[in-house]
Amino acid sequence: MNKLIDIANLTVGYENKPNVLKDINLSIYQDDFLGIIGPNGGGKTTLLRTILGLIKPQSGSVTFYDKGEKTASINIGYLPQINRIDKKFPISVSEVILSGLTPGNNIFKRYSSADRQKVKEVAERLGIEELLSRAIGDLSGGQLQRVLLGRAIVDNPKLIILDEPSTYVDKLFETNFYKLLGDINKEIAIVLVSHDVGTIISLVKNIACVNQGLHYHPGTDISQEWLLNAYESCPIEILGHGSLPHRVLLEHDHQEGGSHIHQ
Ligand SMILES: Nc1ncnc2c1ncn2[C@@H]1O[C@H](COP(=O)(O)OP(=O)(O)OP(=O)(O)O)[C@@H](O)[C@H]1O
Repeated sequence: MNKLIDIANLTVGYENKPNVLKDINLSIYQDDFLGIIGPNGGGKTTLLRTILGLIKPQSGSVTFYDKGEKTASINIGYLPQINRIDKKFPISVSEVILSGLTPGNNIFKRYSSADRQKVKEVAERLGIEELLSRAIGDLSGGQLQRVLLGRAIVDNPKLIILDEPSTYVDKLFETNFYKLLGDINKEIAIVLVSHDVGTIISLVKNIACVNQGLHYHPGTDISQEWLLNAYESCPIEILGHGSLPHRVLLEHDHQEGGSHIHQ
């Protein structure tokens, strides 16, 4: 299995909050579908932002690979938490998807007809071609989710990172959305952050639990021992039980999910 990203002895924090992540190690593979779970404030978003190069680590390294060779960076698509999008911003669906294309060296570059063709193809693949001329403010949560997924994949990334994609999306849409992810994962590695361990287990190939440290579990055949262990160092919130394998159902609090606001 070819590695895409290798994280070694990584410690990351903020000026007023050091060691949000402490000495973590993680590999992400070319065909990976990695689920990241963990409690509020455990450092999931900090990990994603570090992988995206938005935060400089205190120590340790993030190394990228292309076809087994080290490289300075790889193309990564990012799907932010939907509640962080300003829906009042007057921009159309096609403009949002176009904005996922790297402008190259010239930030004033006009998009070409080839770019617009790419947007059309992505929209067709995601079943949102009818929406292309609509303003994002007119979309439902589920439609906006697909548009943001389109923006994340339009530039043919090697990896897409999704931060809690199911927030505010209704159940039916969520199922379709996750089907789309399965389809996209045939070509693109996916890192998916979720509070919902049930969703994670039914979808992903490998799991990491982040709570300052990182527990990695290859595969999703999770034993009670691992979960109990993870519970101790990484108290997971279980929100959805539908797809959770029977053997991992333990005693737990039934907590409701809320919105998560980041500084
Ligand atoms: N820009 C920042 N400056 C200072 N502290 C921050 C900043 N961003 C996050 N933190 C702190 O770092 C810790 C980890 O936050 P992070 O958002 O990475 O966790 P998370 O696991 O993604 O949480 P959630 O599940 O709520 O989204 C929290 O205590 C948070 O308050």
